[in-house]
Amino acid sequence: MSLSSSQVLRSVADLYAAIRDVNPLVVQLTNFVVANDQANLTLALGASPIMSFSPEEQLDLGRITGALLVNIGTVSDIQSKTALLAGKAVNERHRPVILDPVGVGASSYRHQVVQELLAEWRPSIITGNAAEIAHIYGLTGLGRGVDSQQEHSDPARLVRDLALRERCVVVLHGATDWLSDGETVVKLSNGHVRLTTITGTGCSTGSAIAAFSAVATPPEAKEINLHDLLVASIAGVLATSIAGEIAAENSPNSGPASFRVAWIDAVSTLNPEIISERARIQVVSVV
Ligand SMILES: Nc1ncnc2c1ncn2[C@@H]1O[C@H](COP(=O)(O)OP(=O)(O)O)[C@@H](O)[C@H]1O
Ligand SMILES: Cc1ncsc1CCOP(=O)(O)O
Repeated sequence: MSLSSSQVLRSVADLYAAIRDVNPLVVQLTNFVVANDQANLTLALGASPIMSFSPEEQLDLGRITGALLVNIGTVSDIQSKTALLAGKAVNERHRPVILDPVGVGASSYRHQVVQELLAEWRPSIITGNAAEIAHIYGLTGLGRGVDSQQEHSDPARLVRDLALRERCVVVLHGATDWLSDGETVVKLSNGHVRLTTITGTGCSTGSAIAAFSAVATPPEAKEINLHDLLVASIAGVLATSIAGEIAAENSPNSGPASFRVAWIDAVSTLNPEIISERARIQVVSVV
């Protein structure tokens, strides 16, 4: 399906209306570094977060959630067991499962955890920085720890090819954001360099993508629609990156801790008009 910037912006406006109308529940299995920011950012968008760490509750939560975020930032054996059960339960209901493989290339343990998850369930969206996305594709060497040290030389092709292979949406975030559903490739050029001065902007973008995905997929859907999830992912990235621009304008002289607060505040003030005015969206052709 072809896509234009104006169509994307109309669909993003519909998602803003839906998220405030539905107040979807978003189950988030995430790391202990960023969990509080992710919960607040989810609330600021109009969705309802529940952070969870226990395998025992995943069947119950899987029955009621609008979408599931699995972020392996501080993964342990118990959390990977939790993620296995949660992903299967949410896959069965055809609700979106968002995988953020934080630091997947940093240790063989994280690599193995992600391989096990991908063998047991199917992510609807994979979101990560250049090093994480390249690692999942089978390339190594771009990262160290949870950060990407380098840009990928051909991010448009990388996201398109990984999306085709895994039959999901792929989001590569960084100074420029690249997204694909395997057919369309979109480049987003919003954001502010001060977002790199605080930890967890990528993780929080995963929460925003999950929140919009929850309302992009109708309650009784019998299958995942990747085109709809591409638009939801664009909405999530635009929310956190444009909020970064607004936060930088509102607190020009602050340190990183105050910038972090200004950023979450800015997310809560977003609306479709602000997004339309500021969004820098380009549909890219990859041959
Ligand atoms: N140099 C930059 N200039 C502008 N925006 C940026 C820059 N780096 C990151 N961003 C913004 O921050 C978001 C998260 O990017 P990233 O740095 O990859 O996160 P993290 O390191 O937390 O995983 C991106 O989606 C983008 O909007
Ligand atoms: C520092 C750190 N260590 C484990 S998870 C985490 C946060 C990573 O956040 P992000 O992936 O958004 O940079």
